[in-house]
Amino acid sequence: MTAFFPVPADLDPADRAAAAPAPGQRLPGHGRDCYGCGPDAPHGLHLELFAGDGVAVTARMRVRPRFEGGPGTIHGGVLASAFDEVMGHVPTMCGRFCVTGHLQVDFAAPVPLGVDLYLRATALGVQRRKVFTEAHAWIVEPGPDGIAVEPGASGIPVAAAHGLFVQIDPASHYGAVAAGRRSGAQKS
Ligand SMILES: CCCCCCCCCCCCCCCC(=O)SCCNC(=O)CCNC(=O)[C@H](O)C(C)(C)COP(=O)(O)OP(=O)(O)OC[C@H]1O[C@@H](n2cnc3c(N)ncnc32)[C@H](O)[C@@H]1OP(=O)(O)O
Repeated sequence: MTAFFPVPADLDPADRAAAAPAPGQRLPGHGRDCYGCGPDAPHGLHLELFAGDGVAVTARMRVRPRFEGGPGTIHGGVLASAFDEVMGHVPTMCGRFCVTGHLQVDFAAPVPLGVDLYLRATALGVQRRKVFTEAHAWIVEPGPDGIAVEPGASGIPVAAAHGLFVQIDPASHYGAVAAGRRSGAQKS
């Protein structure tokens, strides 16, 4: 899979925050109505997110019929949203809250409806407020006993992504959005 994503040569390492959840621990998500991770979003992805080792984050996702793009296959934008969500949680493992500045996806193979996807995202490094991330997605294959096994990093990924996430102060960032709405500056 070829990717064209400029990564600065002088990145600082992304350090795991002392308070980061232990590897394997389910992450709570950040909003019940979030399109990516919210359990109450009726049309959402319903991603299940877990802390990985280091600053990694993993996720499971069922490719539901409503995610169709081409006949019988996932819509590319849906997969991009899943990558956005799982990579967006990586900065939290470093104790930072970020929004997406840049998102890039490479699609390597069609993903049929009905399968489960396993995603893994990690940080390439940080530079000032910027967190550079990469992620891969694999189809979860049934094991010999019929129980699904997570492919980890061993199988061939069906897609890969890179992201640039920019650290923000949630109160001022979302406060400014809300203030704009109240003044009528951002109607529909
Ligand atoms: C409520 C609390 C809950 C907490 C619970 C925690 C759980 C948390 C999980 C979240 C998981 C969410 C997963 C979905 C995440 C979304 O989908 S977020 C939604 C989509 N993104 C947005 O809406 C962001 C919209 N954009 C913006 O608000 C602003 O452009 C930004 C990104 C904040 C940057 O603006 P700014 O703060 O003025 O910063 P700026 O000085 O322009 O840029 C800072 C640096 O980033 C660089 N940069 C900025 N944009 C770019 C770009 N596109 N390309 C390259 N470089 C860029 C700049 O060059 C600069 O670099 P340096 O000068 O340091 O070298």
